[in-house]
Amino acid sequence: MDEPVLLTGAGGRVGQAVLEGLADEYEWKLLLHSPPDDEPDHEYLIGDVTDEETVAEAMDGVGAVIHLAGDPRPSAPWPSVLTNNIDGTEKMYEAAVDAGVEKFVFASSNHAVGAYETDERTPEMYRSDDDYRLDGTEFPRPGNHYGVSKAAGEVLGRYYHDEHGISVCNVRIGNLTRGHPPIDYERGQAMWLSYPDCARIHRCALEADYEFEIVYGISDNDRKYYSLERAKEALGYDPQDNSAEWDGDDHVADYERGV
Ligand SMILES: NC(=O)C1=CN([C@@H]2O[C@H](COP(=O)(O)OP(=O)(O)OC[C@H]3O[C@@H](n4cnc5c(N)ncnc54)[C@H](O)[C@@H]3O)[C@@H](O)[C@H]2O)C=CC1
Ligand SMILES: O=C1O[C@H](COP(=O)(O)O)[C@@H](O)[C@H](O)[C@H]1O
Repeated sequence: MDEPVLLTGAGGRVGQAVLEGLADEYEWKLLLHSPPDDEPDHEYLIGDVTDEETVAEAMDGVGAVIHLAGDPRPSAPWPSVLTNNIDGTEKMYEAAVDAGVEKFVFASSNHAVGAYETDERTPEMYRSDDDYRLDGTEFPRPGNHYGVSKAAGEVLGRYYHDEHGISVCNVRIGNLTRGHPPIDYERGQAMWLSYPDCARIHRCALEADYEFEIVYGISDNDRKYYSLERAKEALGYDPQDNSAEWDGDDHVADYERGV
């Protein structure tokens, strides 16, 4: 990627994971929602993804976009996801095709398919000896308004790809936590995405050639109910972490003591 990459939501958790891993590999243009405490190491602008002028300025001259900005709360109320997630994503796509951007990577979510986790399937599906898998070809099945907004973002990508030819990669991100997987949370361990693997999958999404993709963004956990096959095949994703390596309190305690 020779041209700059626009990163929205750059001040958030996923944005930090991406920048920690890939800061030196690309020329970045960051979109921040509010002024940063410390001066960023990269070009940046401040604004809202629902503001057309901001978004047009942000898109100018970039080759690819990683669109993370939005309300990430599974409990987010409809007015917030309608504005920040759905309208914001539509504005981003519109500006991207206007500016001739080639590639759009969208932060979708496990919550776009959360309702597959039925009472009959859980908690067994969170365990390593269970072979139930979602692979990205299934119909979205959200369990909350936030998940609806992420499914809508994926469908917006389908439309902008089909009508305007922009390459689209929807990454259904699992549960990103720094350092170690969530503790005492089987579901979170099954969909853990480590910070380094988060950077890896976004690097792959920037580098690979594709038309329209839906992939799962998790580490290579022994426990899993999301298939990694499509991310490996279409993007060349090669995750290096596994929540099973953290089984047992000792590892987590060691990590937290800095051992
Ligand atoms: N952290 C996780 O485990 C997961 C995150 N995601 C998605 O990844 C993306 C990033 O999530 P996180 O980094 O965890 O959230 P975060 O809350 O840490 O970061 C989101 C950033 O977007 C900015 N933002 C929100 N609304 C905006 C708007 N209207 N205009 C401009 N900026 C806006 C916020 O100020 C914040 O800096 C979100 O779209 C979220 O839905 C998806 C699945 C899992
Ligand atoms: O999409 C998201 O998913 C993760 C994991 O979901 P959770 O229901 O297990 O918390 C969540 O932590 C994150 O905030 C959200 O954006």
